[in-house]
Amino acid sequence: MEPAQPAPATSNISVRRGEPLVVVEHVEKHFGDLHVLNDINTVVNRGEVVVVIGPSGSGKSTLCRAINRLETIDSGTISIDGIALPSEGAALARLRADVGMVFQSFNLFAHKTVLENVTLAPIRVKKRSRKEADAKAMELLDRVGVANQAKKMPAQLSGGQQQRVAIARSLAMNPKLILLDEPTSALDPEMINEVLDVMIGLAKDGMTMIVVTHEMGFARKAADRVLFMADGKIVEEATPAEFFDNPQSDRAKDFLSKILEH
Ligand SMILES: Nc1ncnc2c1ncn2[C@@H]1O[C@H](COP(=O)(O)OP(=O)(O)OP(=O)(O)O)[C@@H](O)[C@H]1O
Repeated sequence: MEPAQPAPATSNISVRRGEPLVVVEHVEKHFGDLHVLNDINTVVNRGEVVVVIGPSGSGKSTLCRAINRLETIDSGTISIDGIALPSEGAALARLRADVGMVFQSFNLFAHKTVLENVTLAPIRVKKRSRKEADAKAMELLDRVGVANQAKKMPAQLSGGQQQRVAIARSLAMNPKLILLDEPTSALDPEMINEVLDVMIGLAKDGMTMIVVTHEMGFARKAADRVLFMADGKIVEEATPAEFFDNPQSDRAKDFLSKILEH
């Protein structure tokens, strides 16, 4: 267990895990007249699970995508492991290798087998031998519970299985961080839990994760911290217990009451 450390200046949360891994400072982003990210400041520490929640259109996905430069920012800085995000070239490729990404839609390569989906990037980018990449991929597929599907094509798998393959693929490059953007929202209800269980397992193993999700049960169970966004701002940043049991802002109270109605 890491000793408690003082909170970084940009966060009002005491640090329970390792040192800062992702530092977001004064980030601004517009789409035309729309102010999508408005002075975003936060720190994600190594080994932390940060869940980003908030109403539709509040900027959650844009923040997630900005962190691995799938989206550019207008101003401010984002650094990962002490290095300010590069915007192009080999430095960007290295960043992408350090940051795994799991999207809402599974995005597996349809004409590659499950195994090939997981080995493709390590072979191409990290120049791993096929034997080494296969062994690592089988270990990861086993970890997410789909090793017996390795030779199949993605279309032969259920949505939940495909999303677990996507998680294995995101881990194959030994990332420092994984970003999961609504990883269960395209799934049938009975498959949601199997993916959440894999994510809870990763959290227990100490994987640093930023998760955009509407799954409040996951946030309560697995998050070290909740970021509540509304209108492009981080309105609250709190532990799950603080946020769910004692939300401070009217926006958060309103959001939670609507969610709990369902
Ligand atoms: N490429 C784009 N061009 C123009 N507007 C965009 C673009 N991407 C997102 N937006 C707009 O920016 C706002 C924030 O979008 P974002 O996807 O970050 O929200 P979100 O909080 O993730 O929403 P949801 O929960 O519905 O996925 C929305 O109003 C959206 O329509």
